[in-house]
Amino acid sequence: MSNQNYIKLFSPEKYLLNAVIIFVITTLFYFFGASLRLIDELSLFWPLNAVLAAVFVRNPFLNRSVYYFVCYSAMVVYDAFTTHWGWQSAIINLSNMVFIIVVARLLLRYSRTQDESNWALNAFNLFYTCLIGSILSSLLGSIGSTGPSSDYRQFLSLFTDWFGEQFSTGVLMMPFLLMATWPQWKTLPDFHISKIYPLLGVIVSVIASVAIGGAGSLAFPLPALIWCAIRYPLPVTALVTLLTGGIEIILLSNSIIAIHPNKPLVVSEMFSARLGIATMAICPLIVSVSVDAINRLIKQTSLRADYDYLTGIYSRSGLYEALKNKAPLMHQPDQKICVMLLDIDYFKRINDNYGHECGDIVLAAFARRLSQTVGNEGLVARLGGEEFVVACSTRSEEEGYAFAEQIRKDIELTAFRYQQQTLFITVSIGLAATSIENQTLLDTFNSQLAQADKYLYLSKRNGRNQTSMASLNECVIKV
Ligand SMILES: Nc1nc2c(ncn2[C@@H]2O[C@H](COP(=O)(O)OP(=O)(O)OP(=O)(O)O)[C@@H](O)[C@H]2O)c(=O)[nH]1
Repeated sequence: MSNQNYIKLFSPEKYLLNAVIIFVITTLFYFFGASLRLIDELSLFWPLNAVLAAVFVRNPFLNRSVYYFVCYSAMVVYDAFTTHWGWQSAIINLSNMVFIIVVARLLLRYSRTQDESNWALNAFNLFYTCLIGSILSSLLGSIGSTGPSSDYRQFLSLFTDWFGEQFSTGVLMMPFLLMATWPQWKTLPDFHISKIYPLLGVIVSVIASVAIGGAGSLAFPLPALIWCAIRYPLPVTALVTLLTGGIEIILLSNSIIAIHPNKPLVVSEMFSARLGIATMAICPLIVSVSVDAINRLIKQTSLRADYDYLTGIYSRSGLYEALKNKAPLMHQPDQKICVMLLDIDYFKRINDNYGHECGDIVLAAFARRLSQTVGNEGLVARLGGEEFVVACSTRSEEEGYAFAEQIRKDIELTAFRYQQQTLFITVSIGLAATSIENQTLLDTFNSQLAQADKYLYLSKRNGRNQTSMASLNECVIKV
């Protein structure tokens, strides 16, 4: 739960404030739920339990008996003031608590076994958690409402009604409540008309459900919702799914979506339709969670491929990508592409004398120093082992040579630290520079890299700690 955009109301140290906020939220949503009961169309929803379960999941430190008790007390106090207090009220509110605690505890237990990015997101898990929470809560609630001596049919009708309400509200609301973040206005992608097509698809399919009717019409929005899951971020998909499911339930209960033309729904059909809508709502979420996971994986994999793990600078493939992006900048007619191949001298001795860990630290520090020296003048990558490359554009070979020498001297004078030791290293450089003619930047880079390799060999052969390149008359410039 490290995401900084999450809405934070609670804090592990502020016990009293937490208790007050829980009391206020419970009272507000109890009032809200009771007010919905007065409007026929909205009486099918009881959002309190899903909201509180989400509060407890998002703030695991709140999962203590004392906060559960505050929550329960708020419900009972509300009842005492607005209706009447009695054992029925005590049991019905207890059934609300059963849903809240079971769902929160199960989701938290599951999230502990998952990596953080996946916490409570597994839509299947949410589905089964809401199912278990709704069954237990509805059982207790129905027994509490009818009493032990009531007739079986009355109990069953109350149970299905209660269960349908808890389950559909839970499955529709919980994903959004668990995922909601403050929008990051600054980082929102640019708007393009094509982005609203999936949403339009949902609206059109709900209209089609009303126009065509019949049992199948409940599933009409599914393809458009899955389209939303592919195009929109997870919280937006969760919100669109919640609104679509909620609207479908309202339209259905008012026979605006007519399963049987000219015949209102009987209770059992309403129960089945609500379950159907909740089941449908979970599908786009499964897709959305999968798309999210795939995108993370692609990002992670490309990060791994494009950056060298040890030094954090570009790998060879990262350098190629960066060169592709830089092509327009480097492709200037009066500029030359300059490629320097750098190889640390006698690096094996560092490993042999101070250990492999020291070798790693020196490689990372060397890469940092090299990147600092090159700055915005070029691109730096590790090709492997103790071999690095710098690609830059210069006006002439001489300018490239001067730059390579500046790097070489800077490394020679840099003190590298390992534990209490100070180490000095030198580097040999092979350099090649040419103007881009009829080749692509990547082809030019590759041909110059092969040239630079030859001159690196020359630098090594001639005693190391020097830069070699082809001068105009193909002789070796030696320092
Ligand atoms: N610590 C560490 N060592 C590495 C890494 N990659 C390669 N090496 C070591 O780098 C050393 C390279 O040795 P050589 O190729 O013989 O070259 P050198 O000792 O630098 O000598 P010259 O290049 O000829 O000056 C080997 O000992 C490799 O094990 C790495 O990631 N970490």
